Amino acid sequence: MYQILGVFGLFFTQLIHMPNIRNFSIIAHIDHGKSTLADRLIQHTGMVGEREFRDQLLDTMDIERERGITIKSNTITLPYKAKDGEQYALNLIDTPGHVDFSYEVSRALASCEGVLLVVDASQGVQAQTLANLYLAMEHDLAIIPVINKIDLPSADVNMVKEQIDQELGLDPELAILCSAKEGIGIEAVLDAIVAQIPPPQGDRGRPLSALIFDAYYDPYRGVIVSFRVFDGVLKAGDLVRFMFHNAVYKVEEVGLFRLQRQPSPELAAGMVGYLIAGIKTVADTRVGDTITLDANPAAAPLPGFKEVKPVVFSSLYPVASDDYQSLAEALEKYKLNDAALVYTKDSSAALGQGFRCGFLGLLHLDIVQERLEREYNQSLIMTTPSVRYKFQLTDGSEAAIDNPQFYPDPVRIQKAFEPFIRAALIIPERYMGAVMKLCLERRGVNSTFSYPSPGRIEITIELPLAEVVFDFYDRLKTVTQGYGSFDYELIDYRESDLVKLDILVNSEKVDALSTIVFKDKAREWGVRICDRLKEEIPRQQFKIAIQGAVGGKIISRSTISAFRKDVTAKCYGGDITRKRKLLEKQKKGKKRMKMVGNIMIPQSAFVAVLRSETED
Ligand SMILES: Nc1nc2c(ncn2[C@@H]2O[C@H](COP(=O)(O)OP(=O)(O)OP(=O)(O)O)[C@@H](O)[C@H]2O)c(=O)[nH]1
Repeated sequence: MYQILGVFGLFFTQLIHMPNIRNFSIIAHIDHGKSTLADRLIQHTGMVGEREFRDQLLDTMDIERERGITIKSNTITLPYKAKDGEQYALNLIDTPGHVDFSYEVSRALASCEGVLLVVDASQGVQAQTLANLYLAMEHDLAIIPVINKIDLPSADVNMVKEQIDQELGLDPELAILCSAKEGIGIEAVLDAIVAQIPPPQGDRGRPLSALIFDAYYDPYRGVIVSFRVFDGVLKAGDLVRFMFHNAVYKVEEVGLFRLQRQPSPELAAGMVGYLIAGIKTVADTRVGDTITLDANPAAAPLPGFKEVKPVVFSSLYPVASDDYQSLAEALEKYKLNDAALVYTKDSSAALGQGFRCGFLGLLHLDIVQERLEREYNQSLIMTTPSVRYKFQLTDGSEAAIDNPQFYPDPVRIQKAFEPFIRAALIIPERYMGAVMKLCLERRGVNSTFSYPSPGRIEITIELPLAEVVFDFYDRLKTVTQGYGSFDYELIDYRESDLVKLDILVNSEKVDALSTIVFKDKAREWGVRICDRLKEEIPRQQFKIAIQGAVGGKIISRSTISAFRKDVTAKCYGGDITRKRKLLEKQKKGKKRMKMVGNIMIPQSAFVAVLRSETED
């Protein structure tokens, strides 16, 4: 059971026994400091010098750095010499905190034996702390509580210890006090990883079985697969088989994740790393699949991951119809790196050919759109998002509809059902009134309350999913001044009174803007959408009427008055370069618009209609 690693220095190759490997993840509520702690661990183990260091080392995507959030989990092997004088390989898998990305977390955890559960010393245990703890427990992992941000003046270590004891059921005395920002307690964290997280189990002598937990497409090298070896050994030159599709490839390179990929002679049981095998057929690689050796295959694949259940659906269309094929290829490559995205073909009268996609939430939808545009140069239109409804029809059949285009003829609907969730909200007691008001406005029912620790209240309440996915979290943050936290699970479908709300622009129905809504809220939604569209659609040379209609009856309207937009009017004096620049800018703006009938609708309008006013 030896693992040969070229990790510890450029020319230095050292044998690492499996007992000296630790696979761990950092989990926490959003913003409690996972990425900062990961940075410190990387720095402390001498992986980067002062000069190369930058914040959020593992957040490699531009979007992650700009937004300050982790979207993708990332892996790195840290060399660490522990107090016992032994050399260890610590494989860190960094994970995202937002509820929309919990699927990434659960996949990362399947490759670990333990976690650091980070809790902010001033905010204490939050809904996502609990949700992540449960995920770690489901995977039977060792859990090390870490109280971070102890440098903050508002830090209350005793309060957090009490919460760790009462709300998490963990031993508060084992909690490590730390400030990732100031570099306090980092050594203690590393020692605890070595002492408390068990080494991986597995057998180097058995047939190879390795679990794919991530992948991405590199235009030069093909698919780069991230995996954890459970049994056996994998070397460059081996013929491997991806068990799901029975696809066989010759391995060109295996290696470890350091700040860059580092080739290694082999990867054996217990280790985490990557392989490159000139894979150009993207569909052969599936996250959750098992890799084995073609010559000596494992008897059965590893259990893999739970199916993802998308909760929000929206269609993606290329702005220019000829880009459909390019979008199809981009989606296939993109999906490699985001297993939570699901999609099928779709078409719309207004927008042409495209794809119907399922997302884990609105943030996920946002990120997919932005990554497709940035990383794959796509120019996209996204339709109004919707949840999935169910209908019992008069002929006895059932229909599950997530695309308002396919809303059944109302005379054929016997019963309609909408998805419900059970939400857990943790808030300071003083916001109770405001939060309950919000929940009741959103048709919340069956609330129960508990008091996990002094001054805090946990509300469990059932709500229609459609009332929650769009802007509930933002509203909760607003009414609790940032102190409220929230987590949810889908529970069931319940009978409801639904209607289809159509939007007409200059009397022409725009199918991509239709939504399915709760009947009693149809007018409110109609007014809201008409108002939002009025803000989003630029004035044109003629008057534009926007109307909301249910079953042919107009329930709301707004009008955009005519306007002749001559952007060069300001350029008196005849500065031709300036004039050209302005026209160029206007052209760029148009690229993000879609002609619907004779109206230009900007890309942002389709999604904007459901966002809360507070976001603007
Ligand atoms: N004062 C103080 N601030 C900290 C500490 N650790 C992290 N922060 C700050 O807290 C904020 C969030 O930190 P991140 O490391 O990005 O949090 P995260 O948990 O990785 O966030 P997500 O990846 O988006 O879930 C940043 O502004 C950090 O600078 C700490 O020990 N002390």
